[in-house]
Amino acid sequence: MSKKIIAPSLLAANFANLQHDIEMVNQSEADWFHLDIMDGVYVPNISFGMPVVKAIAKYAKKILDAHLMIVEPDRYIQTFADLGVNNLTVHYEACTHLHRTIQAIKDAGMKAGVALNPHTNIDLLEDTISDIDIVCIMSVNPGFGGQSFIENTYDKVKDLKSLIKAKKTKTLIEIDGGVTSKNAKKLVDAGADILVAGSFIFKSENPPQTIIELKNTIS
Ligand SMILES: O=C(CO)[C@H](O)[C@H](O)COP(=O)(O)O
Repeated sequence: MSKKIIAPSLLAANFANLQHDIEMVNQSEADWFHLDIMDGVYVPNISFGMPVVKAIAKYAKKILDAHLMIVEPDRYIQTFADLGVNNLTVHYEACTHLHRTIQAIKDAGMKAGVALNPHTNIDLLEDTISDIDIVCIMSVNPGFGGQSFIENTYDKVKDLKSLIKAKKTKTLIEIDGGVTSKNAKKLVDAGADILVAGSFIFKSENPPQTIIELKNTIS
């Protein structure tokens, strides 16, 4: 089985002492940092913008996996590349010319990700899957951390895995929203490669230990 990736979402971190939480993740068994960028237009919440991403990039020592929950993501691709982001995920529903956006992300030197809302069918990626490095399946409606996991996600992961196999691509499957040690194994068994977890990690008493617990659950 290929290595599975744990990506703590800093959305649930303590922003009053963000450097502490970044260092904690640096020293933990986590693989990536997941950054949820929300604009208050595409989703009904505003998270953080460029100055915070810049500060995170200064201290973070792992892959920066940025998830743009914003309209017109093309406008900011180069900015995120310049800030040191490694993976840039845009929403399928926010892109008018998805193929062009994917190419622009790759041209800027980043891995290209596409996120799908719970109502968006996997089949819509049939013509672009070969170009996509990461598909992020939203297992909650985007906009807020701490929501309940949508059970239909398992079927979507299986459908996506079938499409990836049929097209013979190396696309990774990422799950974002409501991930805990209760659903992690079932997600990985369905085909997930990357698990994003915010509340489950940062709201726990011992986040580094919770990350280990999550890893043990899926290994
Ligand atoms: O960004 C999100 C929704 O838009 C995610 O829910 C967030 O990244 C993960 O948080 P949690 O694990 O608390 O659901």
